[in-house]
Amino acid sequence: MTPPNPQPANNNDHLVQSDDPEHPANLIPALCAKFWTLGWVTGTGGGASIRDGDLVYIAPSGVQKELMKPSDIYVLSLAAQAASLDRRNRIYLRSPPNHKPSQCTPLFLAAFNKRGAGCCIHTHSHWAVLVTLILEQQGPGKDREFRINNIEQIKGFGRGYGKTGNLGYHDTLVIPVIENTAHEEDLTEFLEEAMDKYPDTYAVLVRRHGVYVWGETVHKAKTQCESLDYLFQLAVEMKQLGLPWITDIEPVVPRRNS
Ligand SMILES: CSCCC(=O)C(=O)COP(=O)(O)O
Ligand SMILES: [Zn+2]
Repeated sequence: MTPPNPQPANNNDHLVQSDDPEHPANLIPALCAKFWTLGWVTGTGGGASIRDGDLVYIAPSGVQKELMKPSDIYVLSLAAQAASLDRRNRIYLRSPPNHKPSQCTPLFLAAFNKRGAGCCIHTHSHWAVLVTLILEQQGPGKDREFRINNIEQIKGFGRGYGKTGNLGYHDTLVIPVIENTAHEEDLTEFLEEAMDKYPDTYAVLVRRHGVYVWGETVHKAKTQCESLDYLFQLAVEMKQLGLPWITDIEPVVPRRNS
């Protein structure tokens, strides 16, 4: 068995102690408790990470995410991690005793480093998993992207990293799908490849597993994750009704009284 991550001599507990409910060490447990009620972080799966400047706040691995406390949170420095040549061996500024950091850590770091995200959420939502299974049925070549258009909730998404504004009603939302691996960390390479291939995406589906969703802020990551889950559920129900996810609808031009 891998021993728990060693604690630094000065464990910097002050980094996770704050009366501010918006402090990342308070917000991660609060968000995960809400996500658990949605079935997003059931049975220790899924989670969330927040970046505040150079500091990244991470949950422990294999814990009931809805019962986490601020004192359970890991903290690492992005700059210190970038300076380290060993990507797999991470040095934490703050490490809780008797835990290991989330297996999702390198995936969260990809969202922070490659996209400048302020928050990344990972869910094991049924709807996300079902969408990847439906796509799988469509056969090789057609199973690598989830596409949907002409649904109002698409407006819940930003246009892309470094772009202003949100998608419009008639825009097509495209979410890449990557294959699952036996260990969560091993997804990192595929997630990073998908980020390179889809520079505007804020989410990546993982086949038979769930979804990673990020945003510039906690608010935007949460909004996008909720919008996406709504769209995944809608898509599954549309499929059951035999309705297509992509439709060719002429934009309606409103008549203005002169
Ligand atoms: C039953 S969860 C298996 C690992 C996983 O997919 C996940 O999202 C949670 O990983 P963590 O290390 O954060 O517990
Ligand atoms: Zn997972």
